[in-house]
Amino acid sequence: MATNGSEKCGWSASQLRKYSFQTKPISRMSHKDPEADRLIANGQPVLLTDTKLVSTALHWDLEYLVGNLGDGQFSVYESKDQKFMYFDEKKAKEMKSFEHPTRRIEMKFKDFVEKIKNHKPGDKKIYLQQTLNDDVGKRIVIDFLGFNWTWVTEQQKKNGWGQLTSNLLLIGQEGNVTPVHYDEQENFFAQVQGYKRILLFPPDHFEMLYPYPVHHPHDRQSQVDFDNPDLEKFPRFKEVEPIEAVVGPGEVLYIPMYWWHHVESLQNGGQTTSINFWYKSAPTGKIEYPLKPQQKVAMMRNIEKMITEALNNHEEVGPFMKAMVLGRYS
Ligand SMILES: O=C(O)CCC(=O)C(=O)O
Ligand SMILES: [Fe+2]
Repeated sequence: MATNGSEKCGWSASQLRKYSFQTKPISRMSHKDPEADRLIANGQPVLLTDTKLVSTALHWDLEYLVGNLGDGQFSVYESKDQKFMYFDEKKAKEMKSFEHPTRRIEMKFKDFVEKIKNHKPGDKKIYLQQTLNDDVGKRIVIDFLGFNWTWVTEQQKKNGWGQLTSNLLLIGQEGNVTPVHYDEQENFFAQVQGYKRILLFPPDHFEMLYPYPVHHPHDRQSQVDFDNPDLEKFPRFKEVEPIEAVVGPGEVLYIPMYWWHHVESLQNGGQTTSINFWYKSAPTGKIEYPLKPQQKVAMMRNIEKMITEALNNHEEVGPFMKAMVLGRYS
């Protein structure tokens, strides 16, 4: 860490949380490097230093956003600790025993900024996560139209991706953590202000990261708590081999679909702002063998959903799958 030149790039290793595993760096390069296109085409992560994807948003500090984001409602999550684990609200309603790790509050942007400004140690942490929509003010629209749509749309076309589904605006407090999970969309993750550390694990880490059942509100999230991993319950967590990078203003990380990611706003680094670009995946082409790990994850999800639906009782799913496998395929 001491040799990565971080002194020059606005952060230091002491701002990173400590975990039980070692990491390797994510490839970092110019978007003009032919290797970058090759990595994206192969569904491999890459950190791009100079796309100018959101260069017209780099001045989006809180003051500017208060003046220009408009009068609409924004989704703000509140957490008792620093973790913001995602949960599916529909699945949460169906599970009586579910304990909500965070609370979603709808508020005006100016009230969010007030909360950040008046935040005292010991207060609940907050994280704004709101899809950009057309309620925003004129200047934001102009900034948005100035994004590097040429480059990003070319990537979408070259890789056969489907439509852009959304741009999520994330404004977090220093130290906030989004625990490890995977998404079912392709993602160009653009850093706007502040620094985030992102840990990535390939799709074949399914067996090392122990995702919750698909019917669970925490579907797609790992059950393993990085701060306190239960190695008796999750022994293969010891085998994880993550890669990591710290992304700063103007940088873009390609997070391929089904890649696990953990995101932390650096400690004592001030608030962070990011905008992601979520794209539907390319349609499944001709199936070639051997299947890729991400295709197997997609298959497992579908089969698990079918079994869960057919049994019509979550409690029967585990015993049913055990009966199918134990002593026969094991
Ligand atoms: O920035 C974060 O905290 C989480 C972002 C994320 O998970 C995503 O863009 O898919
Ligand atoms: Fe994500």
